[in-house]
Amino acid sequence: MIYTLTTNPAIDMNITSDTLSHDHINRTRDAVYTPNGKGLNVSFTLKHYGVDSTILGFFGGFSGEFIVREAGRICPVKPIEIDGITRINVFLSTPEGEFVMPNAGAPVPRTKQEELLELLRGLDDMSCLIVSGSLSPEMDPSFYDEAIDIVREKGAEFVLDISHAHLRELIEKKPLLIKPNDDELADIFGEAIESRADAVAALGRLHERGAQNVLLTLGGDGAYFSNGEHVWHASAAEKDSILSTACAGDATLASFLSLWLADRGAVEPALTRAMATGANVTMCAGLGDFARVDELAKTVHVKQVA
Ligand SMILES: O=P(O)(O)OC[C@@]1(O)O[C@H](CO)[C@@H](O)[C@@H]1O
Repeated sequence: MIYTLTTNPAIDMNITSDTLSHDHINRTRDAVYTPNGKGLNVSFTLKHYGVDSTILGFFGGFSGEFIVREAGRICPVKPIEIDGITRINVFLSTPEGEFVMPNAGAPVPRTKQEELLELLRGLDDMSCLIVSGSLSPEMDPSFYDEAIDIVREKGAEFVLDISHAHLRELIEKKPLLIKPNDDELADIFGEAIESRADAVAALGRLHERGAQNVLLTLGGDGAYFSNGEHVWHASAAEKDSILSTACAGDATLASFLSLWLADRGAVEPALTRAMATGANVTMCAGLGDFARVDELAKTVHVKQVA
């Protein structure tokens, strides 16, 4: 069984406004409330492509209850309940662009962290743990080490999609795959990507540090995938609109994994699906319904570049 771990889940509230000014009442419309958090988005997208996974994370208060109930209609959830209130993150679309306002989230005390680690120890069917998103307040980044060490002891694989600087150390534990974007690559590893040569060289250095595979996403410039032997580039899909970029990275990762986890040679179809799915998600509030993925996939070009 694949498990996703979201240490800091959220209800995402997508809203639209024609104005944003501190001198006025900024009326908003088209509110869409969805149960989210990066790992949950991965689980939902995997499910869309017929791959089962179970959701793990910390949930509290009315918002936590809402997420567990709604997510449970799609995937199994094994929640650790906390006392605080799971955050609500705001994604505001305006004519000038999108305002992304994630909240810090509910604190997760050490006793609850230990409960989750104990839950992980008891999961005998784990083939892969996908760890996504930020840490809740009160969580030390060493929690990632503890969780990953349990997964490795089980002989299972793990995927990391985190923007914490501790990724620099965690990469030495040999993740099956990491999915940085260009900003994370610059902030965490000091790698600036201005050209294809930069990308290929940076990917090589990530392998030297320990990553087995890397999916590097570059927004409008597409993505690179490297397996340590070869590097592929995929162009971004040609979409006609962008509503919100929220959840697109998670959907890109999950749709890639939905093919590649079971067939590590299926890089080209996995990248095509990933680019098309990510693009479709940017056209919707939240993950949307993936309705235009097939059409968008026809505009993606994948080629081996090294
Ligand atoms: O604070 P984090 O965990 O980094 O990001 C949380 C979040 O912004 O990421 C998802 C989109 O990727 C949203 O569903 C969610 O609200």
